[in-house]
Amino acid sequence: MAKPKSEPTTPQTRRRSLSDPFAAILAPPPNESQSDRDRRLKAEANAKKISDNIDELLKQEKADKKKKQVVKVLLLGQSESGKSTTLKQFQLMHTPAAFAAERIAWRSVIYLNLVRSIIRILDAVSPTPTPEPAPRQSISSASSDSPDIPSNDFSNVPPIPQAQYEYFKTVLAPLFGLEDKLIGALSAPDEDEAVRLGPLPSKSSSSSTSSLGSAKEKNATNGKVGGEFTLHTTNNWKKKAFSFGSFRGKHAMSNSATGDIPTGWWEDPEDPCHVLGKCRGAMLELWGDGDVRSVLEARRVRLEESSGFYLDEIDRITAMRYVPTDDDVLRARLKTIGVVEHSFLLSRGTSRGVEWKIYDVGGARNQRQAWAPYFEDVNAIIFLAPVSAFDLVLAEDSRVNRLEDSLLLWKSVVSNKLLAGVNIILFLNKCDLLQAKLDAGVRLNDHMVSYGDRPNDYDSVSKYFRNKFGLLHQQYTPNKDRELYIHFTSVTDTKATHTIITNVRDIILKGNLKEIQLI
Ligand SMILES: Nc1nc2c(ncn2[C@@H]2O[C@H](COP(=O)(O)OP(=O)(O)OP(=O)(O)O)[C@@H](O)[C@H]2O)c(=O)[nH]1
Ligand SMILES: [Mg+2]
Repeated sequence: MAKPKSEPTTPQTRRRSLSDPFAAILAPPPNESQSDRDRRLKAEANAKKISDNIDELLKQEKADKKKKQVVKVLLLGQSESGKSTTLKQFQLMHTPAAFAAERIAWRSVIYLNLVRSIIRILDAVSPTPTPEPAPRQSISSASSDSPDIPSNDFSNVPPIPQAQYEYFKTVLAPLFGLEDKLIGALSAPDEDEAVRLGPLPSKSSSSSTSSLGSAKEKNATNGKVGGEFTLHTTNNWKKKAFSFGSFRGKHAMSNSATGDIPTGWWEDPEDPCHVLGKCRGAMLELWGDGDVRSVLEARRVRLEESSGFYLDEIDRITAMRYVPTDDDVLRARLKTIGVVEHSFLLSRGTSRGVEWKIYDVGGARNQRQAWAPYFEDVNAIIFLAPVSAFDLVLAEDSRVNRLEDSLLLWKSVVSNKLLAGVNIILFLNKCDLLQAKLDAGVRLNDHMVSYGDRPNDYDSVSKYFRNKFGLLHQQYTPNKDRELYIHFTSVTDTKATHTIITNVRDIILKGNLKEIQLI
């Protein structure tokens, strides 16, 4: 600001101000009267006030923009609850071109799921099967002093005849080599365990009272039998998963702009489609074999219910030119390690739209310590509880019933003070499997004594679960005004899930974001 006339000036300051063109222009006229000076100072003060206001508004707008245009949704729930499948449904709905372009990359995962199912059958019907963990008889609480529960005792169930077993083992032997090859294709040598085997379902691993996992469980060992393939946070595996042998590195992905799917992989002798084609007949024979099915049933190995089940589609999937359908991709199983982010822009009428960020986390106990940092600025949580799992135990700790783990996890999420202002949407998931299980005569009461003698049908059981989860929320939420939204879901069902996602989107926008005037 220019100096008032009356202020004393040294020759030095005068010299400096005269050498500055701005100062020269802004300098008061040499003969300025007192009233002119007052008027000028008032005008300058007003101008400064206006300029400061504009600066403040710009700052506010920038901060608002940042806050307003991103909606963050966290998918939570135990391992195999359906989080990644829900994320795939969001992708299929909002970025269908990208989803279609990636379908071909899932071919290797689907092959691996199928090959592992065959290997699991061979193991289960063998004279020396790996015992399956027995379902826990009743749900109490997952405490460190839970008694060890025995594995299903296979010794009193005879295996299939030795000759038959040897025959299947011989004709299906190439699948063991293929399994290794597929793991190699999905793993990246330059990355640290991009895809690897998960922990063995352990009978002796430490049990934690915290459903959010313990540090000890972080160091779970990797193993092969019964282990699972895991997906790291990077998506690089998708680029590598398509091609083998001479095709390695070529045509890695479809062209998402044109929708063109790469072709010609069947000309590569290294491609897995050839081994699969050769073993197709034997795979069909194994899965269709009456003796095999009886032993599986007697040994309580229910593959139909397990993740990545493609045994009813062997013919289609082992065809040389097989390209996964959307439905195949939704059913493919790859365990998540770390946190995977997916973002998309949701347009709202003529406005620019809102950016959504969906975070998919690993749900196994040794993954849960990675969740907390995401609680800080999340707008909504979709919690998935697989209600069909009432008779199953955790892969990472066979002393803990899966439904019990879900209830404990739910309790710790709804009672979390950091999440008090966050919308929570509960997906009681895998309802299709729940219905099939109840129809097959599996009784909830055998695993959850508190169910008493209520009818063992889908309506009664689902209502019971809804009340159970609802009550825990009511009891433990630090925010009594929070409304809980509960959906019965089968997230592999695209049509139904897209309707639910639309509904959930509206809930999140209308409810949670009303405060920041998004709508
Ligand atoms: N039948 C049926 N299968 C489902 C449903 N939801 C998920 N699945 C399948 O269950 C398996 C596990 O689902 P994911 O989405 O990978 O589970 P997740 O919660 O991401 O598991 P982690 O990554 O280990 O935390 C996949 O093969 C899915 O296709 C469902 O509602 N019904
Ligand atoms: Mg996952």
